[in-house]
Amino acid sequence: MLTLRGLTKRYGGKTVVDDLTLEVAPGKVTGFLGPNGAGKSTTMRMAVGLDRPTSGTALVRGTPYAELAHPLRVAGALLDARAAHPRRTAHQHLLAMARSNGIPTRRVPEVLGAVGLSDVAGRRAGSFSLGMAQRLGIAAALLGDPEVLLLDEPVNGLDPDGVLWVRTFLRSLAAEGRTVFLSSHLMSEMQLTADRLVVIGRGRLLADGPVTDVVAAGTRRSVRVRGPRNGGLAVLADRLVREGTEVARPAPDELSVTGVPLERVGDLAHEEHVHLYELRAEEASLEEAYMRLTSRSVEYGQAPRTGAEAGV
Ligand SMILES: Nc1ncnc2c1ncn2[C@@H]1O[C@H](COP(=O)(O)OP(=O)(O)OP(=O)(O)O)[C@@H](O)[C@H]1O
Repeated sequence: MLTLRGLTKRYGGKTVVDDLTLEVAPGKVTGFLGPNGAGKSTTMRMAVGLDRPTSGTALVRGTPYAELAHPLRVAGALLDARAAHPRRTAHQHLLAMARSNGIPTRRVPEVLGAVGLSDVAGRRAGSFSLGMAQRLGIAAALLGDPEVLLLDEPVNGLDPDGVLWVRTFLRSLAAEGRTVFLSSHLMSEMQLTADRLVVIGRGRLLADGPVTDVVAAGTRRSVRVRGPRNGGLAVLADRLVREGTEVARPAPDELSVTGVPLERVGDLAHEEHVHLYELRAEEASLEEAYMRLTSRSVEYGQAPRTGAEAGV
């Protein structure tokens, strides 16, 4: 369990983490999402004692990380995949970490095996690809067999095989009962990997809950309507707008209607004698929810277009 209470960090006059309170529960993968500069890395660094909070606390299993007798046995972190000394072999890097943290050295081959690096254990970390470096970073985080894992952008820059491996591996660690907290920019990846989501923007908490709830809260369900190009879609769009509905026309033969049930769109089409080929509820996506949630937190973001702006 990882607990943040009123966690705040200021650099000069700038508040980069702003009164963050949340609990990251065991047995789940919790995704930590936010635009560039939102404060994700700073939050993770404070959780493992690398940055000092201006106010508030970060507790790992109820204790500040810096006060833990054997911190690596409680929480492991991957904050920078290239943190290993480039001239040390993977084996040497992990051995040094194990020795300086009172961790039995038998853990070194165990974690190298767990992340699939046994065959390259004697190679220098500096010669590793990004994917191998990420695996070594995960091995280092696992060295003390900790119950809490914090991973900052563990799939950044990985190829699809690497992404799939990290996803499967992290889910298996959560299934063992560990607390897995990972940050990423990849919303689609988060939708596949995480059980819960924490979304921040400009250091502030924007959403915290199961992935499905965050997606539902951040999206408005829309209805996709398809019909003949000159078959009265404009008439239907006019009627929908008069009813207070937001309408966009993404293609000449399509309308995207937001804020009204699918059945109502069908009834209005019938009343207006508009011929339809398709009437379909669109899936809400995390990407859309994320864009809505964070649109005010991104300095140079683009606001979503309304129906009127889309030229309907
Ligand atoms: N040591 C520091 N001194 C001053 N400002 C800092 C320092 N570290 C981070 N910041 C600022 O704090 C803000 C949050 O940065 P942080 O790296 O935590 O964000 P992030 O969400 O991890 O972003 P990204 O996704 O781009 O890595 C940024 O504006 C950054 O410039």
